[in-house]
Amino acid sequence: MLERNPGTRLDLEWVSRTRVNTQAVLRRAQQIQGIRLPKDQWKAAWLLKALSCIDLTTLSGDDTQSNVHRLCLKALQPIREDLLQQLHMDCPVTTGAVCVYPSRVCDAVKTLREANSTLPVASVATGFPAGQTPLSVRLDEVRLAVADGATEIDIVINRTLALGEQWEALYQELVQFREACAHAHMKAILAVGELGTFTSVYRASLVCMMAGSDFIKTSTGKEPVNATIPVAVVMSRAIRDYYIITGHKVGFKPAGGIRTADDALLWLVLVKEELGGAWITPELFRIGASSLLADIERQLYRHVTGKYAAFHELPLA
Ligand SMILES: O=C[C@H](O)COP(=O)(O)O
Repeated sequence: MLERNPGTRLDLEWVSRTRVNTQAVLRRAQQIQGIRLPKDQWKAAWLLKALSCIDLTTLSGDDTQSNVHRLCLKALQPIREDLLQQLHMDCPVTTGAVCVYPSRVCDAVKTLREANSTLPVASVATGFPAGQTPLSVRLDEVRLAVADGATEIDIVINRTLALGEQWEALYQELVQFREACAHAHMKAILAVGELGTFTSVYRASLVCMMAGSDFIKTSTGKEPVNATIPVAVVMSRAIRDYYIITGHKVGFKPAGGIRTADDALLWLVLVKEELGGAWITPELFRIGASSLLADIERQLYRHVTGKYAAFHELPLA
């Protein structure tokens, strides 16, 4: 279990003076994108690692008890058993968590309890995705999700405050969210596609960690631009700087538009390069994704059989 980030109030004046060198970030992002992905003999192990870091997500207006039920069962058994046996996996593999809207938390908790599972239920909150509801409503939403059994809360930050460089006000809101989360882990969604510059992303990342976020997450998946490699370089550097200053490891969650097994491997490579092997674990790395799992399964099948799975060979659940 991840050690909670207690938060450390750094000098906000200092935070507002930090600057990101855009050219250096773009160069590093290009280098990372040029790194060769794991070779065939390691690929299956890396894919299973990626799978164990997925926050299997459904965030749709038409979510119901039954599709959340199916999502949870899929999270508990993401890979069919014969495939696991052929991969010589003798222990169960699950995704890192499931991620749902607050009003579906009860459904997820019920299914997982019935299955005797302690898989974490993450709930988005604080007026996801826009965050444009009054603070009291956003706080109540966090408390309700926790009361319903969510153990991870994916809050969206107030972009109005971030864009206005109101770091103190943003910090104060985040501290209140942290308190409302109580024992639950807090993941702070930056919505990087709406923050404008790498410098804003870096500063917002620091403010989130200072206020006690256990993870920083790129996006809601609803912005036109979601998780990109350059932005990930900036956020990883913020995590690394915060770790160097405070000694606390904060997790990283890219989310939005991550759909292929190769995408997932690239994210693992990035985290390993920028933060080190210690971050390659569900405690410190998650991929927020609604439709990545099918491609990972397809690639694992290909690895085992040496061919791509035909559509009819894949389980539909
Ligand atoms: O937090 C998770 C994201 O909303 C998932 O985005 P996606 O549907 O593009 O995979």
